[in-house]
Amino acid sequence: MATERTALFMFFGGTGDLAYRKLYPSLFNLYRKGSLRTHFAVIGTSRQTLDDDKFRAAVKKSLADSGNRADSKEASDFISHFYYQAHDVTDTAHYSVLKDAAEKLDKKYKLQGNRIFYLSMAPQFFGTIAQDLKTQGLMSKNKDAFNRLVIEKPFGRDFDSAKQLNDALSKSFKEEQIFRIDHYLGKEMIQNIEALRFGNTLVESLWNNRYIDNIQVTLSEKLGVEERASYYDNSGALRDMVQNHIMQIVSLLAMEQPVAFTDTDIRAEKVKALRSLRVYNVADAATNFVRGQYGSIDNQPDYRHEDNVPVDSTTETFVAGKLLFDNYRWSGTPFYVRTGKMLADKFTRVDVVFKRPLVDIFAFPQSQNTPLAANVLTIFVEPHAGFSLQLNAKTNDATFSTEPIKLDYLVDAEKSKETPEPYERLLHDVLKGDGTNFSSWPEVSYAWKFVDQIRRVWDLQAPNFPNYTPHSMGPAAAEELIQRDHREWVYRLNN
Ligand SMILES: NC(=O)C1=CN([C@@H]2O[C@H](COP(=O)(O)OP(=O)(O)OC[C@H]3O[C@@H](n4cnc5c(N)ncnc54)[C@H](OP(=O)(O)O)[C@@H]3O)[C@@H](O)[C@H]2O)C=CC1
Ligand SMILES: O=C1O[C@H](COP(=O)(O)O)[C@@H](O)[C@H](O)[C@H]1O
Repeated sequence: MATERTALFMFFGGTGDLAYRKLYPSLFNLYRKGSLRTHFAVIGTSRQTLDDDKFRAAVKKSLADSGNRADSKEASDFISHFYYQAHDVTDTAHYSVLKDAAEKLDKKYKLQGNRIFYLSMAPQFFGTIAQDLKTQGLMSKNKDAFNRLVIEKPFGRDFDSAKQLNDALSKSFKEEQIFRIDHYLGKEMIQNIEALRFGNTLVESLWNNRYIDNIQVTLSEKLGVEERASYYDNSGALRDMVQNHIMQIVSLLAMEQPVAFTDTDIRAEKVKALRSLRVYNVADAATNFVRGQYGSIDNQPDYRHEDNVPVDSTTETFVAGKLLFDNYRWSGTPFYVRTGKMLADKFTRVDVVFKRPLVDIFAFPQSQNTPLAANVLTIFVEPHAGFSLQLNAKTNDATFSTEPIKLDYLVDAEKSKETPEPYERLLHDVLKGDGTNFSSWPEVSYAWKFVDQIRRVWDLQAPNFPNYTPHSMGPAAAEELIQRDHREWVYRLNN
């Protein structure tokens, strides 16, 4: 059984899609595993008029929809800890009602004053909620208690707005009290990057520009924008996926070994890595990043004809780019990244491509041998979790030909079922006060400074959209980007 944690959760946006689809089922998993038991309570808020019973019925449905047995005794015990309070976050005077409710539940469940404020709503409200939590006395005064603020994405839409938001939050919460969610950091195989690198001499001793030719990060999505077009069209793939998830993955791949496995040490190394990421000038941004927008296929509309998307939208649904680090470890080894909607398949993977041997002794004149293939270490993040290492070996015959072979490790399906969902892990980390898998402000700010430069260049020129076919791997420009460097994407259609 896990250690029981004690806290009051207050969910702003408590009737929203994210809360019902991810947050409450994740809390239930923590309850089933014992991290939450007796000493916890949940207040859900939104402007809707609901009573506790109606809210509990909605939570029950959210558990059922996520595959739980919602009519079990365990589920109903869990749900009995849920309370609802209608509240408009812009109504400062009304926070006193939330304060009274929190104090009552604190006594009832002996919560020791521990409070987690989860802002699961539109980001324009984050600053004002944080301010009102403090000025209206919702933060616990008990000196042994914790007050933690969990912030959903997006954290700003450029460096300036992110800084403004951060300045607003910092007036009420210290950096160590702020947990900026990046759900990719809650994924099993993203967390495994550190184990793979720092737990294996074989890997870490080769993890540099002497042995690695290039690293490729692909976050590919099969679906289009679905119901989130009004958010997405204002954001685009660069802000939606690159600034946060891709930059976080790249910083874990690029960072130096932390002094210790603590949030402070890990974040310090990620920040150092991001500091050495080259921020492009106009010409380099234009050359090293390409964008795309999906066209139509069969009866499927193109992006511009999706619901809630303007017919002249120039929002990119695909990005590919090359990142360069100016530091001793990575100078000369590019990181290629790509992400997009409506691509061939749904998957996330990292391909680490090693340099070929300097001399190919098997390419003697009489040999029919094809040149030695590069060794490739692939980290499969999703849908399957695992690693694969491509090596060269002799063919099993009388000749001396070589062929690439693979050593594969795939987490088996039964074990995968036990893997906690990202939000479950992240909520657990918040309960423990462990900030390792959250984005710190310096990380966010360096990521924005990099991304802003690309955006600035793109905003100067109207793109020629649509430019890729649905179910492909993006526009031709993404191929050209890497072929120009005499390289190719490891994952290509039909390989
Ligand atoms: N949904 C998802 O899959 C993901 C969401 N996110 C992020 O999570 C956050 C929430 O997203 P999502 O759940 O989809 O959003 P929804 O639009 O589904 O929910 C928004 C919630 O905020 C409440 N709300 C809106 N205005 C107010 C107000 N003035 N006062 C009080 N409550 C208000 C709404 O209730 P009401 O209108 O009744 O007041 C509702 O509960 C966003 O930051 C989003 O970017 C991040 C990743 C994925
Ligand atoms: O943050 C986001 O991520 C999802 C993709 O997440 P995944 O865990 O399903 O890979 C993406 O669809 C969405 O646009 C973005 O906001």
